[in-house]
Amino acid sequence: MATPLLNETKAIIRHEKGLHARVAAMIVQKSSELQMRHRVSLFLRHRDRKPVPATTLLQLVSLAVQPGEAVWVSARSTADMHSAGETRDEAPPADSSRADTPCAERPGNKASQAAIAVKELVRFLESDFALSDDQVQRQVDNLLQDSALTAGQVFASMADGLIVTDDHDVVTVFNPAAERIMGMRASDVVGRKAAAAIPGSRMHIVAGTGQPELGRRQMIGEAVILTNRTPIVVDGQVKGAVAVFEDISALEKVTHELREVKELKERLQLVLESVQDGICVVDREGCVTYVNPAYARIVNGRREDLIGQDLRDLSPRGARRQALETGKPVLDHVAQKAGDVTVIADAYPIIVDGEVTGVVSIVKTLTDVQTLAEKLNRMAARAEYLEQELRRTKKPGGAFARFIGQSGKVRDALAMAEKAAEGPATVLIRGESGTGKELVAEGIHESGPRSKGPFIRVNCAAIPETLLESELFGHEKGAFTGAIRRKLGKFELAHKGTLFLDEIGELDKAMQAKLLRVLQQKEISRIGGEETFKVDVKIIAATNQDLEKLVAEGRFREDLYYRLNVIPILLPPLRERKEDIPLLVEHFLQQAGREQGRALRGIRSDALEALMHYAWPGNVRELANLIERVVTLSDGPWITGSDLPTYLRERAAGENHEGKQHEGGPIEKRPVGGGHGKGERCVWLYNGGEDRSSGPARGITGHNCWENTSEEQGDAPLLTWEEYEQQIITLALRRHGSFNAAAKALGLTHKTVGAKARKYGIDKNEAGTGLGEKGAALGKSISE
Ligand SMILES: Nc1ncnc2c1ncn2[C@@H]1O[C@H](COP(=O)(O)OP(=O)(O)OP(=O)(O)O)[C@@H](O)[C@H]1O
Repeated sequence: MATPLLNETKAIIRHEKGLHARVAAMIVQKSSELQMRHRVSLFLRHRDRKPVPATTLLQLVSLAVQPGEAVWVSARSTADMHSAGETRDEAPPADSSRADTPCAERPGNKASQAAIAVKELVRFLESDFALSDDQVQRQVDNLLQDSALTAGQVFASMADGLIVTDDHDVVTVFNPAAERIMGMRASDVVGRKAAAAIPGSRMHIVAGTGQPELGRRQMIGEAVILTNRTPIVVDGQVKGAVAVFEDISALEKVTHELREVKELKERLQLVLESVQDGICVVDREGCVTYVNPAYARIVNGRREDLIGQDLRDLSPRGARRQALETGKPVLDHVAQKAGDVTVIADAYPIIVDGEVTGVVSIVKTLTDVQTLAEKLNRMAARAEYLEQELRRTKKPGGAFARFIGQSGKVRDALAMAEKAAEGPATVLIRGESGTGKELVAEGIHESGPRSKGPFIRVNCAAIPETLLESELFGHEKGAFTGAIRRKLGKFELAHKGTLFLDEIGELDKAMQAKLLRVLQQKEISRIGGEETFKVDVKIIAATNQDLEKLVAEGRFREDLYYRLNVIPILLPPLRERKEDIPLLVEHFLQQAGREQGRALRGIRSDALEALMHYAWPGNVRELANLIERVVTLSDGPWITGSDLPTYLRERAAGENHEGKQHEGGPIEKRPVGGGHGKGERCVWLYNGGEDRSSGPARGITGHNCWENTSEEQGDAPLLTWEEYEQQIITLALRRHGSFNAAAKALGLTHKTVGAKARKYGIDKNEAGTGLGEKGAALGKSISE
C-alpha cells in the first residue's frame, strides 16, 4: 500500500512567468536541498492531477502552472518510503485529510520533519525566486543544462523518428532516426520551415488546425512510414507540432508475406481436400497433424479421430514411421487398414534445413491401383493393335480409294457401303473369297463417324471355337485354366469403333446365341466375370457362305441372320466384272514393280487376254498373288503371255476355243496371244493411246492401245522429237489435269508446260480425249 503524503499545503505561484523552466529548476534545486536536510521526499500537485516529485524538472515544467495559480506541496518521510518498498519517483495519492494536521516540530520526529520541509518549500514557492547566492545560481544553470542534454540524448537514442516544429513551422528537432528514415540530414532541415524542407510535411497543417493526426501511413521512397503528428499546445496556444514516426516497411513486408502464406495455405488446403488420393501428414514426433477427407474415407476413419493420433499406436512399423526414422521416402508400401482395406502408400519425409520435421504419405486403395493398371493395360493393348493396323492399312486417298474397280456392280456396292458408313446399323458384306470384303469394311469404318475409333478385326474361322468366346468377350484372371491374367475382349477393344466379324458363317450355334445376345443388349461380360459393360460398337459382318442356305439347314440362327443383315452389300466376283481386270492388273503391276524395284513398262496383249478370260475362283486376291509371282519370275520390262503359268494360259485359251466354262462361271470366247490381229489390247503402265478397241478394258491410264504384232516390242517407227514431246505433254496433262501438276510430274516449270501446250495446240481440258492415230501407236515407246 502507498505511504500517504503528509502536510499538503497550498502555495500560490507569484512569479510573473509561473512555473517556467528556470523557476522549475530553482524549485528542483531547493527541494533537493530540503529533502537531504529533512530526510523526506517532496511533491507538488497542480489542480486535480497526480502529485509529481518536486525534484524532476520536466515534470514540474509540464505542470504548466500559471502566475497566481495554486500548487499543493506535500511530503513523505524517506524512511517510510523505503519500508513500504516504493521508489522515490512514485507519487502516491495525497492524503488531504491529514494535510492540515498540526504536528510537533521536534527534530527526529518524522512528521515534524515533513512539516518543516513542506513549510519551507511553500515559502520558497511564494517568494519571487530571486537568487542572490552565486553557487545556487550555478547549480540551477547546471540543472537546466543537464535537463536539456538529457532530452537531447533521449531524442537521439529513440528508434522512432522525431520532428518538432515551432509556431512558425520552423524545425527545431530532427533526430537521427528521422535522418535515417527520411534519408535527410538534420543540418539540412533544422532551422528551416518544415513545409519547405521536408517533402509532404503536414506539421503546419497540424499546428494550424490544432488537431492531431494519428496512425497516418505514408510512403517515403520505398519505405512505408506510420506517423503520429500532434500539435504542441501551451496555455491553450498552439506553439508548434511534434511528429513521431516509425518505418514499418519490414513489418509490412512480413505482413504481406504472411498474407501470401495464408493464401497459399488456403489453396493447398483446397487441393488436398479435393484430391482422390488419401493424404496424411505427421509431425516430427510422429503425431498425425492432418488427414484429407479421401484418407479418412480410405481407412474408414473419422478425421477428428485420426488427427492427433500417435504413429506408435497407429502403425509402428508402417511407411510413415520408416520415412520419419530414416529420412528416406518409402514407396509402394502395402498395408492393411480397418475394414479389410488394402492400401498402397508412398511416404515422403519433410526435410527442413537438413532435418526431418515430419512425413507426408499418399495412400491409394489397391482397387484404385488395379483400375489404373487395367486402364493402362487396355490402352497399351489398343495402342499395340492400332499400331499394327496402321502398318497394315496405308490408305492412298478416300476411304474406298484402295478398292479398285469401276464396273457397275462395284459402283453399286461402294455406293451402298458409303451409305452404310453414315449410321450405326449393322452391315453384312457378302461375296466370294478374295472379293475385297475386308477392304470395303475398312472403307465403311474410315468414312464413317467412328473413323477416329478403333477398327477391330476378328476372323471367326481362324480362331478355335474354344477360344473364340474369350477372344470376343475377354476373360477374368483365373476364369479357366491358363487364364493367368485378365484379358480384354475384342468387343471392349472396339468400343466407340467398329468390330469386323469376318467369316461369320463359321460361328457355331453356341457362339451365335452369345453374339445375338450382345447385339440385342449392347452389353458384354467377360468370361468368369460378374460385371456387365455397355459397349458402343458398330458391327460389320462378312461371309462368303450362302447364309440363307445355312439358315434353311438350321446351321445358322435365323434371328441372328436378320440382326446382321440390316444393310447387305454384295461384292461381285471378278468373273462378273472383267472390265475391272485391266485396272486391277495395272494396279498390282505397279505395286509389285514398286515393291520389287522393277522398271516395268506394261503387259502384252496376249497376257492380258489370258487374264481376262480366266475365271478367277480366288478373285482379286488370286489375281494380286499371281501378278506378284509373275513380276518376280519375269525378266523383261513387259509381262507377256509366256510369263503366265501354263495352267492359266492353257485353260484360258482352251476354254476360249472350246467355249468351256470355268468353275467360276462362263468366259468370253476371245482369241489370246496374237490371234486377234490388229485389234489386240495391252496395258501400259505409264502411257496411253487412243482407244480403238471395242473391248471393255481400260487400264489405270484409262486407255488401251493398238498394237501391231508385226511391229511388236520396239519395232515401231520412230517419231520426230517434237512429236514425242507433244505426246508427253498431252499425256501429262491428261493424267494430272493442270499445268502445275503436269509440270511437277515432268520435272518442268508450269510455264514451260503451258508454252509447249500452246505450241502444240493442246487444250489441257481436252488432253484426255486422245492423241491421234500416229501418237497413239507410239505410246509404248514412251517410258516412264
Ligand atoms: N477391288 C479391289 N481393289 C484392290 N485390291 C483388292 C480388291 N479386292 C480385293 N483386293 C485385295 O485382295 C486381297 C483380298 O481382299 P479381302 O481380304 O478384302 O477379301 P475378302 O473378300 O475379305 O476375302 P476372304 O473372304 O477370303 O476374307 C487383299 O489383299 C485386298 O487388298
